[in-house]
Amino acid sequence: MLTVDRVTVTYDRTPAVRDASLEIADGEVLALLGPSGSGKSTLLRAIAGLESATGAVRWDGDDLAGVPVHRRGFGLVFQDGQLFPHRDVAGNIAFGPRMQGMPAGDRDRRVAELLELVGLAGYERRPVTELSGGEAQRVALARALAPRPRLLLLDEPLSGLDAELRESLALDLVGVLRRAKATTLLVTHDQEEAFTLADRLAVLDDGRIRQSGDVIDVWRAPVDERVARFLGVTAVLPGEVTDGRVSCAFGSAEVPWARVGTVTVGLRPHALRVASTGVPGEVVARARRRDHTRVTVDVSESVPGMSTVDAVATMADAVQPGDEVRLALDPGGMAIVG
Ligand SMILES: Nc1ncnc2c1ncn2[C@@H]1O[C@H](COP(=O)(O)OP(=O)(O)OP(=O)(O)O)[C@@H](O)[C@H]1O
Repeated sequence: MLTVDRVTVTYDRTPAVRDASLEIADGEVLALLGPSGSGKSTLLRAIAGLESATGAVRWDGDDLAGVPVHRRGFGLVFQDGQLFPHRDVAGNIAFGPRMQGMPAGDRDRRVAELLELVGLAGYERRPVTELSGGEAQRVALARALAPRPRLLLLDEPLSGLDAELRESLALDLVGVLRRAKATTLLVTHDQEEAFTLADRLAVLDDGRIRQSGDVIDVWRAPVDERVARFLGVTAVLPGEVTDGRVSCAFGSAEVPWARVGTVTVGLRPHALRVASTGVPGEVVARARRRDHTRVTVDVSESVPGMSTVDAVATMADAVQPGDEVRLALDPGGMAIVG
């Protein structure tokens, strides 16, 4: 188990990470999520031993303060893979096992096993300079896993890839991490990626961990409006929770997990859907997405105190700016904030 205990990293007297504490249990994937510049990479580097920090990083209770990077038993993957350009795929993956003194025959078997795991069976002799971006990241992952690290540190491993490839590789990566039972810290600024890959989330903002917990708990109950907005919430409004249901100006929904009383309801765009019944409003803008249409709807006439909200329509709805629509509440996109 990894324990990060009140870690602070300071550059030129400015703290980039402040008093960060977190734990990752064996076999668990924790996503460290936060906006650009929030300190994610700095914290990952401190855990790896690449940055000096105050506080403690422990593995199974042992303080790693005096342990250099290559003796921590951690595997690292960065955004751009950083493969050795002069070695072929097998040479890259076999590097760690060779450093550990693994005999050649076992190394070959390990390389083949890992290529199978990342979906690149038979790629041993390919020069890494001839790989696509997605293939290179798979090889980087196989190389990091080859020495059987006790912790895998992934820093934005998919962000150099185009959107479609990122999505499909994220799904593959879930399978790879589960099959390898890899204890993993994943740094990302992409909430979708965090939700696809992680068991738990830690949200970092301005160097501080604002919230951590099971993915679903953080998703539906962000601690404050700032975290909520970072997790996709684009509108907030008052609500009332009684008997496991929340009521707000857009309707009511079951929230058996929410605390009873007056609450702040957070709405992500897909919490409001264009439907045949619901709160009326006028479409003021529309943008087509891959599998739906995102609309901005003026609801000021029907919801006192609100101007516009984001909502989604299906492609088949064919809504235009100027259209009158009705918006129905979809609890899947809702959060109870605070
Ligand atoms: N080597 C360094 N020297 C000085 N300041 C640094 C150094 N590395 C990072 N910083 C600063 O520390 C803060 C946190 O940076 P960090 O790279 O950890 O953020 P991040 O959340 O990973 O951002 P991104 O998603 O953009 O990579 C930033 O303000 C950054 O400018």
